[in-house]
Formats: sequence, structure tokens, C-alpha cells
Amino acid sequence: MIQGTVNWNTKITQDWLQNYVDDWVTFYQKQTKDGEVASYIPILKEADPKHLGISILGNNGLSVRSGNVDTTFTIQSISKVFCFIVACMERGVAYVLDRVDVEPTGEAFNSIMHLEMRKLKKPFNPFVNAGAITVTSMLNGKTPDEKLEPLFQLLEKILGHRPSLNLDVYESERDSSIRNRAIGYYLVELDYLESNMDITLETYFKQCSIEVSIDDLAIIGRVLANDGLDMQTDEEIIPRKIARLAKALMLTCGMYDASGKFAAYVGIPAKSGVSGGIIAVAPPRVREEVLPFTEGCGIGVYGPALDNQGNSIAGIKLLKHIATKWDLSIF
Ligand SMILES: NC(=O)CC[C@H](N)C(=O)O
Repeated sequence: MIQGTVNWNTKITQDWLQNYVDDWVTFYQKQTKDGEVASYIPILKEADPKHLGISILGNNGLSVRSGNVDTTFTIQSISKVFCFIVACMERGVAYVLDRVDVEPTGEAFNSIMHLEMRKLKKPFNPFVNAGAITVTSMLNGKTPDEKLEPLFQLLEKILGHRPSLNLDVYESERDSSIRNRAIGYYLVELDYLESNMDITLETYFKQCSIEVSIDDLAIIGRVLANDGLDMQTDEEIIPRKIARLAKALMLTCGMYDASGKFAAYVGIPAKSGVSGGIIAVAPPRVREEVLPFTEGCGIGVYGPALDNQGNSIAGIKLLKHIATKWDLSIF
């Protein structure tokens, strides 16, 4: 039997889970040396490239955490998922999708090439910067703080605590935002922004600077795995239609220009951020085998050493390993 798989006689105990995940994290932690921490936002360079941590929270009550579980980090591009969800909740799905498409680009997250070359009527998708900044401009409210309040409230409702804003990261990103300002100006020229550009960009930099842990990502991931329902209270925190749309976008566009490979080799909706975080969502599945997270789970990963596409190099490998061993793929 392959290590980490289960036969009918195996009892899935907490120790059993922990031993496997610890082994896997230790193994993949060594591969962090092949990646590099992001440096275009100066303060992100301070992250320890050797860090790797994972938190998995199952619908069946099982949970496991391993590696560098206590390091917090900024959410970065993972915020694009929540911002999209909030914009859809505020404005309605049809309004948002009239202004941003749902097509993967195959280009880097901060590329603007398609928009210019193809003379599109709207940005490709809400998870590339051009689309994300457009979505941010749709949030209700006049100031960045007003615009972000519903997002904070949503996260607070899911997590049970209000996440903080990392002001140092916010300032570092704001002060080194040449590319995002270029995108902003281009969006103004195309008349895509629904709010003033400076306010929109400030809002965007702030949303990227929300501080989270891998446990936070696992908790949010589990709500998405359940189509927006909070397992504990049975409350619909995110409308089902919006949660499902967000997951479809995560699967097709969530891992930048590596989204196709991630869908093929890991097979679950996920979204990464340049600080090395990944949120992944394994919806419940019908399976004959006894596997730990068949009933669905949320996963949070942190590993700041990135690959060429800007995804956590060891985090992706770890997720691929776990998804293969425990058959998490939705396909
Ligand atoms: N890929 C990312 O996480 C990008 C987010 C980052 N704040 C940026 O726009 O540059």
C-alpha cells in the first residue's frame, strides 16, 4: 500500500494524520531552497524562505497543522477572491460580470498585454491585477476604509475575529507600486474604474495587506468548500451562487499562469498570493475508499519561497502530494 493511503481496516486517527503530514512537510521544506521570496514589494524580502506550513480543516471534524504554523503573513492576491465575493454581494453577480470577464489569461498576474492587444471591453478575470483593481473600484463606499469595511466584516464573521492590517506592508506596497499605478492609469483611460483611481489603488493596497494565518485560510476555505455555508452554525455566509462562481474562478485563474497545471495535477480550487500564502478548497466528494478529507476541507498553506510564476514553490508540491495521496481532486 502507498504510504499515507488507507485501507478499510485503517483507523484514521489524529496521530496517523499528524505523522504523515509532518513527514511530508519536512520533505518539501527542503525544496524551498529552489524558490525565492518576492522582492518587488521591498518588505516582503524579510520573509524566511525556509518556512513552510499547512493547516487542513475537514468537514468531518478532522484537522491537522504542520510546519511553520504560527507565522502570519499578508493575504496579497488571495484578497482578490474575497473582494470579488463582496463586490458580487453588494452589486449583484450580473453587474460585476458585465465589467470583468471570467477567462484565464495564461499571462502573469500583473500583465496588461492582453487588455491592450486584444482591445477587450473588460479585463480578463477578477484575479489578474487589471481585473482585481476594476473589481475593487466597484466596492461601495467613498474612502478605502469604507470600501473595505464589508470585506473585514465578512472575514470577521467567518473567522470569529477581525483580521488586522499590516501597515508596514501596505506602505511598502504603496511606495513601490509603479506597475499597479500604470495598470490603474490604463484602466482610467479605458473608463473601467467606477471610483477615483487613487482611492481605488489605496483600497487595493490595503486589501492586499490584510494579515492572516494558515488557520484563517483553512477556515475560510472550508466555508467555500461548503458553498458558502458555515458548518458550525449552518448559516449561509456567502450566497451559494457567488461561492460557486468564486471557486470556478479559483480553479481556472487562481494560480496565475500556472492555473492549468494546478488544475491538472492538484485538481482543486485554490488562490495564491505573492507573500507565499495559498488557500485551497476541497469540496465534499463521494468516494468508496476511506480517506481523511473526502467529506471536504479547507486548506491554508504558507511558504514564501516562490517559483517562477509567483506561487509558493514548496506549497504547490505539498498540495499536489496531499491531493494525490488523499484523492482530493474534483475531477
Ligand atoms: N500576486 C500577488 O499576490 C499580487 C498582489 C500584490 N499586492 C500586487 O498587486 O502586486
